[in-house]
Amino acid sequence: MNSSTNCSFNERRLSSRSNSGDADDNVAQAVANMSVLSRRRNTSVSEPLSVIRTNKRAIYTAGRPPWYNEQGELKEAFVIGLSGGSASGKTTVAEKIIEALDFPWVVLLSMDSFYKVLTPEQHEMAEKNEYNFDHVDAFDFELCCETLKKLKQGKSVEIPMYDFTTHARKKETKKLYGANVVIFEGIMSFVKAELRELLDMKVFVDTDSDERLARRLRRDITQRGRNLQGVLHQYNKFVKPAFEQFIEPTLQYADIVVPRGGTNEVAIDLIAQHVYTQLEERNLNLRSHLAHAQIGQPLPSTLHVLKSTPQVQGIHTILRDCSTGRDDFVFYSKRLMRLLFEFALSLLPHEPHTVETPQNTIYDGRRFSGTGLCGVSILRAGETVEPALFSVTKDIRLGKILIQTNLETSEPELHYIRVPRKISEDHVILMDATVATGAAAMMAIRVLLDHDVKEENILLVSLLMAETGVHSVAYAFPKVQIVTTAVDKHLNEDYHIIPGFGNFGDRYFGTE
Ligand SMILES: Nc1ncnc2c1ncn2[C@@H]1O[C@H](COP(=O)(O)OP(=O)(O)O)[C@@H](O)[C@H]1O
Ligand SMILES: Nc1ccn([C@@H]2O[C@H](COP(=O)(O)O)[C@@H](O)[C@H]2O)c(=O)n1
Repeated sequence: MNSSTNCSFNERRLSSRSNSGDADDNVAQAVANMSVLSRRRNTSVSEPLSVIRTNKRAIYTAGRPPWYNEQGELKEAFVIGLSGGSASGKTTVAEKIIEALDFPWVVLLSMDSFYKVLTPEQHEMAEKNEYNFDHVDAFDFELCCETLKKLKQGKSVEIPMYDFTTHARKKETKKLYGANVVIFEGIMSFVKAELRELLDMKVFVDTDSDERLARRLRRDITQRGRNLQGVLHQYNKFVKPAFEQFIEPTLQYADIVVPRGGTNEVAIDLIAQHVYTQLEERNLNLRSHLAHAQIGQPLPSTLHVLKSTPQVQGIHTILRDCSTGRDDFVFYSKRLMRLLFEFALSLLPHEPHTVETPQNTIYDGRRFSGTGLCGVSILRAGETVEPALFSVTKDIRLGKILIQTNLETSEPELHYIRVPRKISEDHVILMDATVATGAAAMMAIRVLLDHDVKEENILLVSLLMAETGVHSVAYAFPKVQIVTTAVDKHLNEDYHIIPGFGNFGDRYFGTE
């Protein structure tokens, strides 16, 4: 079945379809370590991608561009399916594609994760190499399909991890989130129509059967705790017939057939080029769209502006005054932030709650009626508002999202996420110091939605917003509550709020 060419295009039908833990202390270090903010294909100078390593987990940087449109709707991830016999080189090809793509927003999902959990009897058979792991019934296709679907939609997923030496899932799972490209590999990845429909490009790794057996013997003995006799027995009884019955017939679905696996650089480069073309077709000029959208429309009903009392106006006057020094700027912005958060908390759901007073009388009061509350700040300026949140909420859990503007494209890019665990049922106070076009706020809201937070449970809280930013957020996410102390009319050509505060982060941190 091997062809002598580098790669054959099967039916020439390449798909043209458009495709956590607790808050971490090391964000500042992570930001400092970040060396490359953007990478573009075909740049002549190849800069190393930066990967932030915290003491807890590795967080990928090198900014993820927007994966949604101005309506906040997701652009699906591009999914590459890799099929082929056992030890044909699927994993190796996947790793080479990731290397060739050369950007970090790629995740690899293996069908191994979806081997069914064995009964004690089945486990005993597996130990004697008598259990058939090469039959369709050995896989949990339902979970596999559901997981791949969620990943394609940009949602976060929890993946079981498989241990071939014990024939069982490991205790720990792996969280995958936020990929522009998903590579899905496995012996049965083309077998079910439901799975095939999720694949934008199907690649069959076609390696000679003698070579596959030789590799499998080496691998299973050195890495999977097997012996020579056992591997040969399992191969002849299950692996070889399964290849003929289930796997080889799926070659007809492949868009590309790759002979020789990972050594086939021409094929790998072609695949990477195709993925680049697909991703480039989906790029949008999101920030410039947002900056000019919906000017002059009535402000949305989800906008809540703190009452403009003389006290609030007085603080604004000091903050907007360019002659205000850093000490005063910090002091008065902290005052305003506390007022803002007290106001924001009053918008959370409450229910009646009766207590008994020290005088043995009843007081009919109210209390927060949500499941949980957490704060998420949009770095860097959003970090300045965290202390004010802590001063009005006790024991609140905190997350951080770092979004930076790519100076080449003017687009926001996602560099770092750390959201509290089990955030999906929480009300989330999403904080930034200011909101101009709304591009960063939209990205952060999209991240929360991808972590299954309910749109109606998000409060975007910011000291100052531009009208256009309010419109952009409200248009894309009509259920998000928007809370601020003032809305300014204009943005200048650099997307700065006019009249505004100037660069809030620089004035607050003294980095002007
Ligand atoms: N081109 C190659 N030459 C030699 N060994 C290879 C080659 N490609 C893969 N291997 C080895 O063969 C084994 C199976 O490869 P892998 O990529 O894991 O295949 P699969 O994912 O299809 O089972 C691994 O031990 C790998 O290191
Ligand atoms: N407990 C298990 C589970 C699976 N296998 C074999 O793994 C092969 C699939 O993995 P590849 O990396 O080779 O694609 C499959 O052929 C099963 O026989 C196993 O030996 N033990």
